[in-house]
Amino acid sequence: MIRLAKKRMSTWAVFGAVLFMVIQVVSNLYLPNLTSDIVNDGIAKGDINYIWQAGFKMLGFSLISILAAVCNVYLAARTSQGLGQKLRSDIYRKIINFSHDEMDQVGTSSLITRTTNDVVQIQNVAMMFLRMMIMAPIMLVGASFLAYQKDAQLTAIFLIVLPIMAIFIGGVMYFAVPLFKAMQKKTDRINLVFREGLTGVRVIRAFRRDKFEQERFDDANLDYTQNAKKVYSIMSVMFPAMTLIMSGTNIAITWMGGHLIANQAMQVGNLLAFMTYAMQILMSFMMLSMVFVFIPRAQASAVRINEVLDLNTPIKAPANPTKFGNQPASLAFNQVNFRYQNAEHLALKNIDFQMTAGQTVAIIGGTGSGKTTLVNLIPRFYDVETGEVSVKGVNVKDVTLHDIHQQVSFVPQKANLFTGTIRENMQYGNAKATDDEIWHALEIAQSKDFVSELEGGLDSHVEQGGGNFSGGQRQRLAIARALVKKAAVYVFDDSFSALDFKTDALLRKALTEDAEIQKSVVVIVGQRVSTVADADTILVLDEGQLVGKGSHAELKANNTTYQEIINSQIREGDED
Ligand SMILES: Nc1ncnc2c1ncn2[C@@H]1O[C@H](COP(=O)(O)OP(=O)(O)OP(=O)(O)O)[C@@H](O)[C@H]1O
Repeated sequence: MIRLAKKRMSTWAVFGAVLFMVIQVVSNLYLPNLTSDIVNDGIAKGDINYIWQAGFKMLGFSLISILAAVCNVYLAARTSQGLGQKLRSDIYRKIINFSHDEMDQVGTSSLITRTTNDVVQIQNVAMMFLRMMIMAPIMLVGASFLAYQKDAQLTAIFLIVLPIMAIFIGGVMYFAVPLFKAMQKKTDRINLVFREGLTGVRVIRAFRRDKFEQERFDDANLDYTQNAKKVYSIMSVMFPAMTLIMSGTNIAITWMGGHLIANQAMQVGNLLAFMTYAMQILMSFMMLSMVFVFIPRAQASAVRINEVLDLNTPIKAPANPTKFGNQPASLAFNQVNFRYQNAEHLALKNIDFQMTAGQTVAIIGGTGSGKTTLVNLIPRFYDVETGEVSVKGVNVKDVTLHDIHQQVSFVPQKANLFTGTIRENMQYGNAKATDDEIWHALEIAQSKDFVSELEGGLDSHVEQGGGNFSGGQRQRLAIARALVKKAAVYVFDDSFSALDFKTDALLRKALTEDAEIQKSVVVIVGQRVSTVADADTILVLDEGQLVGKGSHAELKANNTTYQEIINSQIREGDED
């Protein structure tokens, strides 16, 4: 936790918070002393002037204490909220640069919990630290010393009270701390089930799994609630028990103090001051124990946040990156082998092909044959195990991630649009794109008609994830967005699957006819033979292996896997 806070908390603000807290505590410690003086030297001797003087002094110190408390709370709140803000921003920056491997490793839901709930735990403890953790030790030491000064005999009471308190607090911590720690994992689980339920709501309804999903959520919710109930039940014993201990201590002090006063061994004012110091000692002890209950929970959160911040992405830019020059577009896979993290088998084996500007390469194969895996290697979403992927003749490992992403325009399987306008979405990869360029891309992507029919045109609103467009329209907008970004390699990962045959054909025709796109390499992943048939080279994948490479006519004539795909689609009436 210290590591997290170190660089993200302003030293000056922390110093200020500590200083004001010291002023507040010292003022609070001085007040009982003044009460004692008023009683001993003012009331007992009937000295009204002294009472006034001491009274004003008390007022002054009370004001100082209040002012110092306000300043301390202000600085503590500012610093702890600032810490939260910086942590959220650092985690987000880290996550945004994660490779797909790290994303898979931690999981989206857990990343959200870590950025929100875990950060709040750290923030709360930082606030607690700047208030209670500074106040409690100073008050404990100061009040003990002053109480001892007022009456050494009476301090013996603490020899009995403090061990009782320590045993009690220790017991509470023993049971509560593990439960507090477990709460973060249980929050993760709720978020995971909730997120899956929300994103998959249509599937859930279509399969009439509402009840099952509701039960799954209820289980996660109940598990969290039971844990929370347990921990707060334990904590609920704390306050009454502490009040009991404090009241008992007060009775014991009054009883013993009464005897001392009767024997003229103690002054009344000193007893009053002693009682206040006793309460301050017990309060600070309680505060410290509260801090020790909350620290382990925050520590668990800190570990989870550090896990994210320390994740070392294996996909790193080289120390001396090469720059892409003006060389013509090309794409080459040279004896590429690839394996997912911790996977037993290779997902891609010995993939080898070369494409030059103006050429289209299509990849076809059964589900799970490795098509998406292959195209994910082009923008370096994952690194190859052996072999080499190169764009424009440069190994993708030899350039910065920014540069390779600049050269590759990618349309993923699932079209993802962002909240905003169509224009904002289109300019996502090319902020300077003009309206003409956008309309041109929309025309190629067969989206011009439906966008121009919208009342707002390019300014029409896009809802979260593109929810106000049909699946096919979303796909086409995602394709247009990729085209607006000028690139050396365009990758369409099964992006035409949501389009009808006619639109699919028109779109591919427009792609091949566009002079700009003809300067690039186009990679099309497809399930339908009709989608891939026009490509210059078709790669046939089977269980990660390249089992066929050639034109439609060549493969149709002599590739068994390709023939099987054609036959299966003829049976479904799918081939053109
Ligand atoms: N993130 C991942 N971690 C581990 N294994 C994965 C991961 N993604 C895919 N795989 C595995 O790699 C293999 C190839 O998957 P890939 O998604 O590339 O297939 P695909 O040909 O694109 O399939 P589809 O046509 O169904 O999209 C599959 O066996 C799959 O289980």
